[in-house]
Amino acid sequence: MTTSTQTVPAGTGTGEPVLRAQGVTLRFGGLTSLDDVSVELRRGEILAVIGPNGAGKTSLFNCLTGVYLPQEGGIEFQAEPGGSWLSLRGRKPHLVNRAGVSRTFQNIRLFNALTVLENVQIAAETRVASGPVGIMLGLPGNNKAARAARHHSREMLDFVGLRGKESLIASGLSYGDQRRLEIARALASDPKVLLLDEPAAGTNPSEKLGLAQLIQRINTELGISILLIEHDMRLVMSVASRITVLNFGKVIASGSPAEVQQNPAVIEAYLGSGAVAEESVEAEAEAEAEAETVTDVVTETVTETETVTEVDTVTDVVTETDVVETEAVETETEAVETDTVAGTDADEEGSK
Ligand SMILES: Nc1ncnc2c1ncn2[C@@H]1O[C@H](COP(=O)(O)OP(=O)(O)OP(=O)(O)O)[C@@H](O)[C@H]1O
Repeated sequence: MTTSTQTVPAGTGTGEPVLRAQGVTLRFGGLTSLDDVSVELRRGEILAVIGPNGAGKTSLFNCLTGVYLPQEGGIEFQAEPGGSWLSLRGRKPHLVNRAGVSRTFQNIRLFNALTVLENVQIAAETRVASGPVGIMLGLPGNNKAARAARHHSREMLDFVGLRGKESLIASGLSYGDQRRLEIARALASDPKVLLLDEPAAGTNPSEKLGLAQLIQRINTELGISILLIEHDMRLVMSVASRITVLNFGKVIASGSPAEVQQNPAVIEAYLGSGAVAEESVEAEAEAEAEAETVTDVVTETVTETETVTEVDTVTDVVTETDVVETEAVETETEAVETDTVAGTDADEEGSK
């Protein structure tokens, strides 16, 4: 496997940054979605970004991957240790991906009518200079590239546990397998950094466990640094080496899982969020009795949200083509009109 070199110790990182956002501020009209946010992902680590609903987590991912252009702040990526730093701010999403930063989405985005293998192959073909179109047109030298992309796609499908399901239609997969397929597709472009946006949303407990193991293997066996948004605190605590907490667009805490769990500002942010208030009295009493840490409280409150997410996600199909085109246009628009963010994807994210 081309990407199987373990370059760093499991999950802990080297201490050197690989991706950093500094002073990022993102506004939508009068709403400040991110307020002077600085986050640093260290090479080889798993960093979780948590926070109540609407805290700005997905907005941060969208800034890091070129979907949104923040009004202020810098975003930089260093592909190789000691190499030059590349500014990702204002870079189009597909160029961010080509630079080595890949992502999955909160709402699964697959080519539902294509096979499992084809879904990954399209992403793998972006590594070829002439891209999927060059391969489709049969341009010189592309047959070999197409074979290599197919081989690499199979490797990634094996890696995520989808061996034997290559020729199934993507929409026929179980929900947990669709999440795995999304991850395989994100891995197909050989990223240095992987951003996972709620990979366990809508999955059942055993699928969650499997996903936690997969995230750890991506980190340790492929040597990929991971930024993880996840509401399931058990999963977060089991895989993350550090956690950054957002609330109302601001970083309110950053540290080890143990430090963050005991941080009064974090406890306040979660206890003060609507999620807890919306729980039934019985569930709340149970949570109080059983939950000694913010972890448990959050895990309890997220269950309902995930059920809703699952329904939304299964019915809300967005093709990759739509995504790439919309995002590219959106970035261009934003580059000119820095105060206005509009477009299908923005609307979709905003209307969650
Ligand atoms: N395109 C947009 N237009 C307007 N407002 C937006 C847009 N995208 C995000 N927002 C707003 O920015 C804030 C942060 O949203 P974001 O989706 O980043 O939060 P989040 O922490 O990811 O929430 P969740 O956990 O529910 O996914 C919210 O108030 C949201 O409504």
